[in-house]
Amino acid sequence: MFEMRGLNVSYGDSQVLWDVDFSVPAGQVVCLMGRNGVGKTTLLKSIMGLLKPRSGTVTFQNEVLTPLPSDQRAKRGIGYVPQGRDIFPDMTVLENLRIGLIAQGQGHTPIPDDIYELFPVLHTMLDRKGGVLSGGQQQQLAIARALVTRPSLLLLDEPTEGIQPSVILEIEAVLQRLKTAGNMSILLVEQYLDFASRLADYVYVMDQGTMVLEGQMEALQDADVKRYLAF
Ligand SMILES: Nc1ncnc2c1ncn2[C@@H]1O[C@H](COP(=O)(O)OP(=O)(O)OP(=O)(O)O)[C@@H](O)[C@H]1O
Repeated sequence: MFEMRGLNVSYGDSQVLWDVDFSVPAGQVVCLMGRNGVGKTTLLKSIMGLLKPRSGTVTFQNEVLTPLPSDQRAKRGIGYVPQGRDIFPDMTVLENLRIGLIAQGQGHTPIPDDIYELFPVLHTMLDRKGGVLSGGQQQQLAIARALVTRPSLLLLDEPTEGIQPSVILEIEAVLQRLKTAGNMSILLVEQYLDFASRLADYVYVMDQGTMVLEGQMEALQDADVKRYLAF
């Protein structure tokens, strides 16, 4: 179980998150929605320890994470797939996959076979440079790289952004498989409502740094959610 209570986060004098309460129960897929600039990425970075909150607490599996730096949070089992994917363009696919393991002091651990079962395309491209992959392949590599370290909470920042529909379906199938396996929680930041609604158990909607709507996916009306997604 991941929990955030009363989180306030600022960039200098500009406050972006206001008293945010938020949780991701074990084994569930929770989707965080909201239009551009409302603070979704800021919330993910705060979970990862890349931003220090002004106040509030973050707990994961009954441990207070708030004082821990991001590498320690990764070691506790939080995997992060950032917006824009952040693939290392001059490193090969295999090197990109190994990065997470090396960061955790497990540089000699082989890439588990199930990673290639989930993303067969990567297996055919291990020696290619990350920078020559298509956007969709880079997104798959970014997800695979996070999964290599066996996270128990996976954070995904807009994985469908700029990706062609056929690859979106492949990514959706992977996330469905992970959900069905049931040993991982997923926090999905997403603006693509159809994709989110097929995957999520529970949804939060943010506007201007505060949570404005939340509920079980099937209980929320699309129209209510769309009101906060319209540009
Ligand atoms: N490094 C930064 N310094 C100052 N302000 C920032 C910084 N990063 C983000 N912001 C501001 O914080 C607010 C929230 O940004 P954030 O990236 O969290 O939103 P978002 O909901 O993830 O949007 P998007 O969907 O466009 O990624 C925005 O007003 C943004 O301009």
